[in-house]
Amino acid sequence: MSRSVKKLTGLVAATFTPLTAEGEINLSVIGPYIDYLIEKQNVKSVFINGTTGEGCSLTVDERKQLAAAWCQHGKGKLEQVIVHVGCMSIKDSQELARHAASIGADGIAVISPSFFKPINADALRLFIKEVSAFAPDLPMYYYHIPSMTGVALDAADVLNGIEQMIPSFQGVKYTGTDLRDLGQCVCYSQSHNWSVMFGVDEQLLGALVLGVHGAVGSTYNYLGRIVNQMLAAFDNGNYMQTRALQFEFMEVITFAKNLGFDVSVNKQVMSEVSGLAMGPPRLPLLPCPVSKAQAIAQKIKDFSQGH
Ligand SMILES: CC(=O)N[C@H](C=O)[C@@H](O)[C@H](O)[C@H](O)CO
Ligand SMILES: CC(=O)C(=O)O
Repeated sequence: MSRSVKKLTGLVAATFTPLTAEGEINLSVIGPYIDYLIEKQNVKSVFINGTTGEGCSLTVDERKQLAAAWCQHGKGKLEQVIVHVGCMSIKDSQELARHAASIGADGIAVISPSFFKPINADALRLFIKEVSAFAPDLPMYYYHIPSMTGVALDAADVLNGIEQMIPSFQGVKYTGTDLRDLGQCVCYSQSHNWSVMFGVDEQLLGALVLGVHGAVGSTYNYLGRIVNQMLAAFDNGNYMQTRALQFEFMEVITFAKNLGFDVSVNKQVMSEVSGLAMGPPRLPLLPCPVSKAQAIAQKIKDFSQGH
């Protein structure tokens, strides 16, 4: 890689994709969205067009427009804009990788294709290599999310030896609950100075103990300020306070899960808490009843007010 890498650490918001009532991408929200994250949540990096951003439901052209808008509005404000480029067709992912490099993104990430799945870690490593070849100067992160892709290969197996194939490889976003596999990813990453970013927000404390470098998640859009307090307490060795905050956070997520908590509900919750108009989700996700989102948003506001 030709330039020095800014290590990805701390909290990263996995952003929602604002849509108009008619279901078109709404780029006018992105500027205010960035200001909200920085000013209200103390979150300075974003992961765009991922799960929360309904990336796989967007066209390649929409994804390019969104990535360009995030980079343009984030310039001089955001620390890092990581663009998720995962698609079913490797050609589309390559095009998005090349585009991300051309607009000054700070890194790219890719999930495994999930219709035709890689049969083993070798196949997945080869796929990641052929995508990063179109943006050789951009840090590449493997996005491990077996609950969505159905690809349950150990992430640690995917990492093993990948530095020899992909000089720009920089780490993993780990959205899974296998702490053995996660720990092995952290252990392997140490000697390469990679970042392991955790993606199950309500279980972050378990991952912090194993040494992850940060977290990428949907809830940091509206609970980033409090989770930043939790990270500070952890860094100060105040485990009682860290645990107390994690327990309160868990209670909010449990409440949401009991009502049914998916990207559609989450998106409406973001609109309610932030006041920004995220708009509806895209089919096959169905719009969430406002009363449900309001009940969850109220819990979040109560939690926020307490801290
Ligand atoms: C499956 C999924 O979308 N996971 C997200 C990140 O990867 C998380 O941020 C969750 O939305 C969050 O942990 C709430 O369950
Ligand atoms: C949650 C997450 O990391 C994503 O939206 O991709």
